[in-house]
Order: sequence, then C-alpha cells, then structure tokens
Amino acid sequence: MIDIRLQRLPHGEGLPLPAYATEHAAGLDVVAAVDVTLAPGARHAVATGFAIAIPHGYEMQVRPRSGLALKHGITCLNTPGTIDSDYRGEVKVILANLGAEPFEVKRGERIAQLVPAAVQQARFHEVDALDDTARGAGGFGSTGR
Ligand SMILES: O=c1ccn([C@H]2C[C@H](O)[C@@H](COP(=O)(O)OP(=O)(O)OP(=O)(O)O)O2)c(=O)[nH]1
Ligand SMILES: [Mg+2]
Repeated sequence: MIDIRLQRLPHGEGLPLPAYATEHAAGLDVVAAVDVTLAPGARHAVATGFAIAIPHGYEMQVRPRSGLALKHGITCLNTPGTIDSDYRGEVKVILANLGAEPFEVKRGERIAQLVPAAVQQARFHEVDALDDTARGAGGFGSTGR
C-alpha cells in the first residue's frame, strides 16, 4: 500500500475519491467530474476534479473499465495512460468511443481505474555493436503464430 496526496479541485467538490470496488481489486475506480457526450469515434480528456502527488519511484496507470468497453465500446485511447510522479495538473481520462452509438458520461460515473506501479528509470549508453543472441533480430511473429 502506498500513500498518495490528493488535492480536490473546485469542480471535484462532492465527488467520491478514487476507490477500490472490492477488497482485493487492482484498480481504484475513478469518476468523471463533468457531463460529456462522446459521439461515435470521438475522444475527450474527461476531467476528474483532482490532482495527485505520486511518490517518486511510482507512476499511476490509467486503464479502461472492461464493462464500458464491452457494453459500449468506451476505452481509454492511450491505455495504459501514464501519470508521472512529478505531474501536478488535474488527472484526466482520455476516453474514446469506439462504439456505434453516442455515449453519455455523467458526472460521478466511474469511467476508468487507476493502478499504481513501480517505475524503474533507465539511462542509455550508446555502443557500436550489441551482443549476439539466438533470437537476434527476429521478432513480430518470428517464432510462429
Ligand atoms: O491518461 C492520462 C495521461 C496523462 N495525463 C497527464 C499526467 C501525465 O504526467 C501527463 C503527461 O502524460 P504523457 O507523458 O503520457 O503525455 P505527453 O504527450 O508525453 O505529454 P508531456 O509532454 O506533458 O509529457 O499528462 C493524464 O492526466 N491522463
Ligand atoms: Mg510525456
């Protein structure tokens, strides 16, 4: 369990904080702070009404909810979205409507889930050649279907 400071923004007043729906859920469900209608094929950065300060060494992933995806074709366009630990702006959920019908997001409705994850930063060291491996440059189906 990690502890994360959350700042509620004025338009987030009265909304529930991100919360686990069940005891051992992986994702904290997050609700929309605004009403918005997504036409088929449309996308929108939906406000959540809060900002967070994630501890260094962690990120917050923004993932779709499977029920919205299956029933309505609603997904997070950039899934998994990345909230950096140094980001202090409002958390937004980039919803996209891949369905055939307009979809109405209502304020207070759960639209996505937040999954904290440990982050390992890396640095690159440019070299002239890489070590050989059995795979070599094979990829993208090279081992068969
Ligand atoms: O679903 C998302 C994805 C990103 N963000 C915010 C937090 C994140 O730290 C910041 C930048 O996201 P990202 O690095 O994915 O986008 P970018 O296009 O690279 O923007 P930037 O140049 O600001 O890093 O935008 C969200 O609120 N929701
Ligand atoms: Mg970025």
